[in-house]
Amino acid sequence: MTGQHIQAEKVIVCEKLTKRFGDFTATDEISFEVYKGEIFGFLGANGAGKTTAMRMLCGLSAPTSGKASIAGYDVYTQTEDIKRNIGYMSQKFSLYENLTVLENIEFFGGIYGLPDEQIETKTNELLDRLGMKSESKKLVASLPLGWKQKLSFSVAVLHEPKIVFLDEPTGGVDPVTRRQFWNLIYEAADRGITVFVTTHYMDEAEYCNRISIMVDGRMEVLDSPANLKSRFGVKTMDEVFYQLARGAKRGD
Ligand SMILES: Nc1ncnc2c1ncn2[C@@H]1O[C@H](COP(=O)(O)OP(=O)(O)OP(=O)(O)O)[C@@H](O)[C@H]1O
Repeated sequence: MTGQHIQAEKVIVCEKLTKRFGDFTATDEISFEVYKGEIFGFLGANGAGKTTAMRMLCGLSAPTSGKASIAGYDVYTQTEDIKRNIGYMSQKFSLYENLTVLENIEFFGGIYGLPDEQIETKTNELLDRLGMKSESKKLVASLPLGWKQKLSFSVAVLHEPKIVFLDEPTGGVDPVTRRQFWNLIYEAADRGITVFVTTHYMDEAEYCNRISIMVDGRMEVLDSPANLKSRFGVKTMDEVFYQLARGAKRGD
């Protein structure tokens, strides 16, 4: 990853962002910045606090303390503006299985407030890009998982959001299919969309411009994969992750 397309504009700025549930601190004073067009990997073992942090960044859950601005909007007071400027995809929530490919695209285009003629143009572009023209009238339920994931990502960026949040987007598919999915991510980043992605796959971590690793609610490291490997004196991100995560108290 060269990162040549990354621009100086900051689209996520977090300062000591914290979420407590009673006396348990799920996300503990995390501070970081993410740039326009950057692919930012958000890693951590189970229970490290990733989902909690991501929900705050998407304007879905109010922080206990700290600051964050997303696409220039405040996470306490401007959550509706945040939602309009982001895309979101997760393994759990994505497409309607009982609608066709076309119906799903039209549905989400409508939700994002795109005018009909724009939905039509975007739909054609999208089906072309994915090589799915002949599948457009098939039910999503009948598609292979890898295709569903690619379609789901394309729908999440249909409205050209400033940032797209991906929560373990490629679970359950093989490395070749994951690589194809990542080509779509690169194209989106080249268009200036910032990609904020959580993953448990270390091959995917290598594809990010920078990655952070959360341990027990705190952001322990944040750097490029190459710098992290060199700092830890190891050859793979797997080893970096293992060295950090083995000290964790939370998790399965
Ligand atoms: N609503 C809640 N009330 C109490 N504790 C919570 C709540 N939500 C999350 N937690 C706790 O906060 C910690 C962090 O959870 P979170 O889901 O953010 O982790 P994660 O890094 O996303 O893990 P995973 O990879 O398993 O999704 C966990 O110990 C979890 O049990």
